[in-house]
Amino acid sequence: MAGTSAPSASADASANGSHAAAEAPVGAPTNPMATALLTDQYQFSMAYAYWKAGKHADQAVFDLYFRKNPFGGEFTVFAGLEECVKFIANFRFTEDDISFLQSVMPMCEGAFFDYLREIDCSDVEVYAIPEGSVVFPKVPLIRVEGPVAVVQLLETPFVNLINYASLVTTNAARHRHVAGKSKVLLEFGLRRAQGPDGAISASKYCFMGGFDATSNVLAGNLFGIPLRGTHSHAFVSSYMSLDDIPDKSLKSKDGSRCFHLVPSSYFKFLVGFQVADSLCGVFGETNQSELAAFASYALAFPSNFLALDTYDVMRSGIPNFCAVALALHDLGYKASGIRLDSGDLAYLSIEARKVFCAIEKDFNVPGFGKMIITASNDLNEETIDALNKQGHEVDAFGIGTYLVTCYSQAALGCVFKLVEINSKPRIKLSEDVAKYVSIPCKKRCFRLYGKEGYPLVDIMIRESEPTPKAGERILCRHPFIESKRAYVVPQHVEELLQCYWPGKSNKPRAELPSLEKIRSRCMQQLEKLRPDHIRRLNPTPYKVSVSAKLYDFIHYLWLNEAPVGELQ
Ligand SMILES: Nc1ncnc2c1ncn2[C@@H]1O[C@H](COP(=O)(O)OP(=O)(O)OP(=O)(O)O)[C@@H](O)[C@H]1O
Ligand SMILES: O=P(O)(O)OC[C@H]1O[C@H](OP(=O)(O)OP(=O)(O)O)[C@H](O)[C@@H]1O
Ligand SMILES: O=C(O)c1cccnc1
Ligand SMILES: [Mg+2]
Repeated sequence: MAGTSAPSASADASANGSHAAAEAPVGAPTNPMATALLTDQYQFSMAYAYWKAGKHADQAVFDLYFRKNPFGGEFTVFAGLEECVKFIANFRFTEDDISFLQSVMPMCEGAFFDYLREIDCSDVEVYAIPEGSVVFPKVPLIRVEGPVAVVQLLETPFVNLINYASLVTTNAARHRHVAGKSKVLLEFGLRRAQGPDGAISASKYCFMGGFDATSNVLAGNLFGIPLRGTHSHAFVSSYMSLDDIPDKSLKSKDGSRCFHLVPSSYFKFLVGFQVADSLCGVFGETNQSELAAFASYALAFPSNFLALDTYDVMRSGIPNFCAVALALHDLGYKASGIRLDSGDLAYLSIEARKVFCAIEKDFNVPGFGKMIITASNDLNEETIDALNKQGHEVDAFGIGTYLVTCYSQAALGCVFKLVEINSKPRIKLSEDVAKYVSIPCKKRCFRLYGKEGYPLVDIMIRESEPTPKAGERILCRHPFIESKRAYVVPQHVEELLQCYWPGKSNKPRAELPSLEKIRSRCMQQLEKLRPDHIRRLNPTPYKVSVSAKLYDFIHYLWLNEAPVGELQ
């Protein structure tokens, strides 16, 4: 390592073998706090001990994986890879970092800090499953190879960058699944997320998981995510009456006329609702301050008018909205819709739709019945599922707290385990076999597809084994349970781990796709999955297996490492 210069954000390609020069440079992590000091102290303690023992350059292989799918489901979406690659592309210690480390580790010899000054990730290789892929427990999402002291320092930031990203992407994908493809999903979580980084990550990864847009303006700027929003109750309640709007003039959409939208422009419609055939008796008096707020919003956004119910949805919000929408219609504008933010969203959306359809008919306004109904208010997978079961007329869901805080599961529980050192496979044992025994060896991982095009099973094999081939029968074994095994003749075989950081090897670096492309990958992968793996109630577990050779080796190593007890 000594003598290699640390890669910088823009010039990292030079540290990256001959292919890298032709490849796009990797930028900096989104969060400037993602630096080499963003790790647990024990990583430095271990690095020092490795260094003292002269072991720091031993070649280690670590796997990053998780043990259990989140949210009671049977799938996970892998996210956060791009940030990991950016992290290692920029990994090095500044003089300030070194001074700080010296101050908190005064017991360490000075030469250790000279060693830290020199290190970067030019000797590290990173293999990973493409971001946005559907993934399963135990299969390595990322394999990191390199000098043990350096790779150990990467453990904490890598797990940090993958854990929440994958959790919230999966949460978003689950919300998309329950809402259905045709609904618009808006992420409204900024105010409730775990700080600025939680919010920015949530916006990015909810989009990746299938949301259509965010209310988070910075996320729109950073990632190009479409921005969407309505208005708040405060906006509505800040108006007292139509007198609050000094200039009520509005040009018709074609620019030919200019109108003053005075109270009578609205009242004629409000009175009209009372006598209209299909609305007879539905509406009485409405809240005038709400009417003023809606009118003001319409004057500001005549082509994008929408209204938030604030006082009483059916008695006030809907008639006020319709009166303003019809006044706009007289001037050639088409209103957008309403947001329901309280009460029974199934009932209210159905009632609102009835009114819109009745107005379309009675007032002869084509398209009025298709007004967009957005719903919000503490929504989550369960409430959307309940709304679906009851029947509703909601077109778009605005979801905040439950989505971005991953309310029903706090963490994914990713781990980073040593599987090989100096070409010697290593295993971590545990009392709880299926959960905690790690799968040793540097492995290759494949997804085997069946006749119907669905993935059947993921299989891990030893590096030295032949690649599984389409049409060739292969024995897939449960890693720990002897009796669970099956022959598979795959129709198609997909290698999962690709090289994202080749270190000093000459391997080409896999591209880091755009957020849009990753999002498409995620949606396509979920569509390709057998529906029983993604259903909400009692989903079928997807099979994760090892080859017969790897099975034998795991069990040989297990017996070798587990001490034999003595009973007395
Ligand atoms: N039809 C429905 N089925 C199941 N859950 C619903 C339905 N409609 C709304 N919900 C959910 O029920 C909860 C209602 O919240 P809450 O009891 O606070 O009422 P609210 O309408 O917000 O009242 P308020 O406006 O007085 O604060 C929300 O989480 C909302 O998403
Ligand atoms: O999924 P959610 O967390 O509900 O996110 C969206 C909510 O955030 C806003 O209101 P806020 O909660 O700030 O105030 P309110 O509930 O008093 O309207 C908005 O009106 C939604 O209700
Ligand atoms: O634009 C909205 O309607 C919005 C944004 C954030 C939170 N709640 C609602
Ligand atoms: Mg709320």
